[in-house]
Amino acid sequence: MPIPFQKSFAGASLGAKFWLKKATVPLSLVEDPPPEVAIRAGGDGLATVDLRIEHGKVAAVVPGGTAPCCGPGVTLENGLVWPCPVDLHTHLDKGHIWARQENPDGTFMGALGAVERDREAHWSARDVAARMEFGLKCSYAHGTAAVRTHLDSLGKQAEISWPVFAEARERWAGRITLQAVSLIMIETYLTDEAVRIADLVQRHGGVLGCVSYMIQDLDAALDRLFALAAERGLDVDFHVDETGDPGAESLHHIARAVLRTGFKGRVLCGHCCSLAAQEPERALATLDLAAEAGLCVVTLPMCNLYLQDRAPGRTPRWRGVTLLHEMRARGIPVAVASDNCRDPFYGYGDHDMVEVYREATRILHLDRPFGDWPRTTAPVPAHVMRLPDAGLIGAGRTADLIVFRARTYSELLSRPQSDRTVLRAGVPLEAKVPDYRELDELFA
Ligand SMILES: O=c1cc[nH]c(=O)[nH]1
Repeated sequence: MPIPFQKSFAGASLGAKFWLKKATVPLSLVEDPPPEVAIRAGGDGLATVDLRIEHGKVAAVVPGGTAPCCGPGVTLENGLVWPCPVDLHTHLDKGHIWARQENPDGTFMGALGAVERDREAHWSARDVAARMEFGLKCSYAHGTAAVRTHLDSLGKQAEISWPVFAEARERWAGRITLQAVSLIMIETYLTDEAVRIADLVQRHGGVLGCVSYMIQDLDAALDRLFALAAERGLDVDFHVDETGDPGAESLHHIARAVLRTGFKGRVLCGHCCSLAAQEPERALATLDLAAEAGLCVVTLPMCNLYLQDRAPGRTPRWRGVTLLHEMRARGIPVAVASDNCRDPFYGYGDHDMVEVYREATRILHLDRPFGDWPRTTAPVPAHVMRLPDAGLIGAGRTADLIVFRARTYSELLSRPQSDRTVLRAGVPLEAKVPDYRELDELFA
């Protein structure tokens, strides 16, 4: 007989074959849903299904109420089921330094200076490894299946952080799929240092990246970056125009560079905050170009809300985020991600994509209707990271799922979902978020 859903079924012995009955799914997160699975009236794209799990995979997705009445299973009582999310933009090397390095004034410039001081003083392999491990434990316990992290790759730090990352990727294989991006300044691509970085990234199977902003030789630097990436078969990932200055238009230059060079890899642009401060005509023309160039965009709403438009003693007037609705309307693939956690760029955060989606919905109005915005948390980032098995619920896919007690978006987004159950390959996960005390010895 199907067992009723308790608060959590972590630890329950479900066996190799069982049903998850009466589950609510956002249909936009189901691959090739059978035609009989119908969106519920007024349900914001939600449908009721029964999910057959066999040997760690989803074996079938059928209309709710059509699974056989008997045999092993769990009745979810309309609880939501989502695929495990994919966190496309993080900074695992910076995370959790807040206890020893706060942001003095909460601004972007304050963050840059504070991180530089901390990096110079403390970022040994041991220090980076311990904080990276802590962040990954958080991600895993919250249900994240894959993470892309930027790694500060200036000077000697590259040789410290990339090997630490490689070890973490090995250690976490089978639990979290990891990718890394080189984080340097765009002007480095005008120097010979760029070749060293590109070779390092290639050796580690990474993604070539940088922070792009308006420098004098921006187009030359971009052409060099795309040439180095193309020669090595690398994808590219930018931090773009993370400012409220309307004159910051490096996104426009990136789109032009892709069209000019014919670069064929994936190009992800993070932040793109300044678009929201530009004259609408100019901003939308840039988005047309970005769509033509095939750019993908990731927004980091929590970090943007924290850093942008901050000045002492003055109330912020804008939310810091980019033009996500206008991008989606042009067919630009858009994702949401965590960004920094408990470091000078963002003083809070727990590597929890459910929190990110909740905050993104509030900050960016990803509701009324909810539509296919849930795709920003899993299938779109999985596409950008080239992870064909991640990000969707579907027959033949690994049963990496998050099961919620919440049945509706109102219930999902009103509480932190601390009672969620994560299934990895169909098995309830026992992992818990780590205790902050684990980091105390780093700050002694
Ligand atoms: O760590 C970083 C670097 C640049 N911008 C961010 O938001 N975070």
